[in-house]
Amino acid sequence: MDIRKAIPAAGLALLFVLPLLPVPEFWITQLNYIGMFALVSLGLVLLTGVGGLTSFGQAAFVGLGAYTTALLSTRYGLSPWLGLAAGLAITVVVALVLALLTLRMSGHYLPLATIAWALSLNYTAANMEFLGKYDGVLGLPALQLFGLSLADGRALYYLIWVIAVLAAIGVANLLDSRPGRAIRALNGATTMAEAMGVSTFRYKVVIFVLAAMLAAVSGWLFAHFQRTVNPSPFGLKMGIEYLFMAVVGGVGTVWGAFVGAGVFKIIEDQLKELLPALLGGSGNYEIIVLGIVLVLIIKYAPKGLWPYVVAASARWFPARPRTRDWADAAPLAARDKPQPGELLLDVDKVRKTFGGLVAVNDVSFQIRAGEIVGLIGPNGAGKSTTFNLVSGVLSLTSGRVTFRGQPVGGLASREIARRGMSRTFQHVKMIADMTVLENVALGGYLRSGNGAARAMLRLDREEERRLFKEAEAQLTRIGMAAQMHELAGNLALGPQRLMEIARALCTDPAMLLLDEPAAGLRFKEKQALAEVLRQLKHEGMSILLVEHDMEFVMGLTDRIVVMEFGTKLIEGTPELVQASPQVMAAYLGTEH
Ligand SMILES: Nc1ncnc2c1ncn2[C@@H]1O[C@H](COP(=O)(O)OP(=O)(O)OP(=O)(O)O)[C@@H](O)[C@H]1O
Repeated sequence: MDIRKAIPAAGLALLFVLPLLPVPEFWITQLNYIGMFALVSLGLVLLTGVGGLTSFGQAAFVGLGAYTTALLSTRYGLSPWLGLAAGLAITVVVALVLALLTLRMSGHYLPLATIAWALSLNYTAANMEFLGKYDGVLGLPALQLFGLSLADGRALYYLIWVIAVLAAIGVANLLDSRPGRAIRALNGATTMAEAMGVSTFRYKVVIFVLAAMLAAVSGWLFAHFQRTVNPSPFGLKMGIEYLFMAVVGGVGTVWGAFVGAGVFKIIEDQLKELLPALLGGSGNYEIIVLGIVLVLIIKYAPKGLWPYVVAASARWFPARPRTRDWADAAPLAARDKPQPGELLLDVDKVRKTFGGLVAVNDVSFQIRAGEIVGLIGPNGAGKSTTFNLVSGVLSLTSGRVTFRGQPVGGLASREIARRGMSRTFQHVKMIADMTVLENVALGGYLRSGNGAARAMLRLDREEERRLFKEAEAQLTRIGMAAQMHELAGNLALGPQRLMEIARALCTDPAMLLLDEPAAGLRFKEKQALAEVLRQLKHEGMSILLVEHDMEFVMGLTDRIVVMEFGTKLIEGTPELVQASPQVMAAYLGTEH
């Protein structure tokens, strides 16, 4: 049997038979807690580890799930399963409101906001008469499933672990999907994702709500496990501990959530026994030691413990490339392409001022289908600003940008992407720990439609095959098919820039915008890039490229727009520009 399948299967089988073995009750209880903690930690993997949004407030959502079922089952005698549904519904509403209020915050404001609402939800529970104040709600019924009572810890164990393992599989599925690639862009590549058509805010809300739902399910299990709820397990301290678990396990890795929850729970319990015995007296000494352990892990293993598990098991589980199962997939939908010679881009007297500085001063030029136009000029001439006005990164002070007859000035970059302009970046923007193929597949975002729920249930495979087929085709087009399974972060700069072009091509653009594509490349890499661009032109692609490197654009472009001090100095064929004394002077910095 394949060892890759044998070990996880053996692990699952052990998990299944464990309660049937004469294992002490204490360990079953521990495992129950680990399963419930791992659920919350999984949410943090998604939210913090992958999405880069730090939350100290997950315990409050655990509380929401726990209190809802506690109230409904004790006061109103409703089934705990109704309590679960109601708890999830309330959590979704509260999470949506909090997300809309806080997720646009950046930097340390978001974690601070999570602390604020964690405290306020907790104090609400602790001070409301009908929630039992600090005593909480007592006498919750045991869960029943198919007529069986789950009052016993060994019986509840199965429910906890089935839910935890299914949730982990769901999150792992999500991360390997169309919405998953968008989510993986949230931590540091939002500008790029927006340029591929992704609404990054929407995905922040999606992972925030998902993480809150996982926490609420954990709270529901916790309430019926303990059969009582009170505010203390849902306070800020626990919120910090959940984050601690996610960090210890490996904050970006699904299975790390289990390692983190396990290590945390076991260390905490052992320390609780050991330290008072060693140090004498009683006290929460374990908190001090756990704090030190956290600092050491952040310093020496910032990616947590899971990467060590992966490294140790690499002998049996060598990284395997994605199975190439898309050869017969149907092609993705394609847009109507412009006719050769059709006016594509009309930049009309665009102007951009920053305070008193006129960075772009009434610049006009046009691009027709099938042309390569270069925008060149010395440092600070206003090329990047013009590029950003066209690509929707900056708003116009005045003037008009029209693309295929429609005004696009002032549109968000993802709307511009939707209309068929696709761009690359001066400083390569990619998801370094995704493969080249997956990075390029992100370009197909707008040509596909599966959402998070379908991805978690693995109902998105047919569309994924279509996306990967397209991504491979674009990589083949630029001569990079051989590197498709490599991690993007491991490539040299030249191939990374080519990968960005393949990603842009995967959007099925009517025009490509390339921002200094040759910057930082070695001579050979520049030659390879020029070859690819010539080939694209040959295939009918239209390209606007901003470049510093005169030589590079000379042999490549049909027309060149030269800028200096924010204004258009001259426009014409490469020969005309090359022969122009004005251009020579601008580049040499002499008077003209
Ligand atoms: N966000 C900004 N705020 C203020 N000034 C800016 C901003 N962006 C650009 N500028 C200024 O606008 C002018 C044009 O800059 P821009 O980056 O467009 O030039 P460039 O031709 O692309 O130069 P380089 O080749 O060095 O990138 C410069 O004087 C620059 O300092």
